[in-house]
Amino acid sequence: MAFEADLAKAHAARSAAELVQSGMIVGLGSGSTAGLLVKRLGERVAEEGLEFVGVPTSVSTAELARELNIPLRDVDDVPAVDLNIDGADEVDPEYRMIKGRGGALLREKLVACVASRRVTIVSPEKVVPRLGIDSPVPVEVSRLGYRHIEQRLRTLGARTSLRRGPDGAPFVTDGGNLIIDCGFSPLADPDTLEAGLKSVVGVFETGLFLGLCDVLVVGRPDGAEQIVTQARRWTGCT
Ligand SMILES: O=C[C@H](O)[C@H](O)[C@H](O)COP(=O)(O)O
Repeated sequence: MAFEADLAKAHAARSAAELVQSGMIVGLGSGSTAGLLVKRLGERVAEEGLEFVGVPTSVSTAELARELNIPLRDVDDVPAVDLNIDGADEVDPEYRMIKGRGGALLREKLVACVASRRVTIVSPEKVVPRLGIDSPVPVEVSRLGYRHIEQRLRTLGARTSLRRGPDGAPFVTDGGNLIIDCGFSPLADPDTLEAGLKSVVGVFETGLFLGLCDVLVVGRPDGAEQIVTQARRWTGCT
């Protein structure tokens, strides 16, 4: 099963990598599926002389891309991003997503928002009838005041859990912040929830990615399907 999911991720990554053309500025997502994408793009650089600039969404993605000789820029050093390719934890029938299991949500959302075209790459089990049944919504918060922020998130109906690393210490994001995972059962209205979470002082970003999927690439053990979503675009980015 794990082998099949890995193969599906690899097919999704490979299919999306073909969308990258020389001259583009490309947002490079984070996580295991995005890692496979970066590796495939590294192969294209080495084998075909593909020339593009990557905008990494995490320290780990930047390290991998550098090893593969992919030139990088920070998001503030590019005028815009032509194409953003990233993974997701869950995608619903309206192409709304939960992201951030790896803790990279803030930078991922920033880069997705400045991209002209956003591509999501997933294995099939990530496509769910409804968001939040299996995955909590990660919320990136200030270290200062995080206990009070957590209380406020509970008043919004969240079952909260401060994310910790393998050593038991609080997990710290690339941006130096904390993550509070927020379980909702059910997650009834993602748009209203997003507005509620963002209204809490000290919340920097949430893992709800709404209107940020223009193309969904679903990998399978034997190939991949690209779906042009025509999803409503998120007004916060346009
Ligand atoms: O912070 C992590 C990102 O949002 C990832 O893109 C997401 O968690 C999916 O990761 P993976 O491809 O490893 O399942």
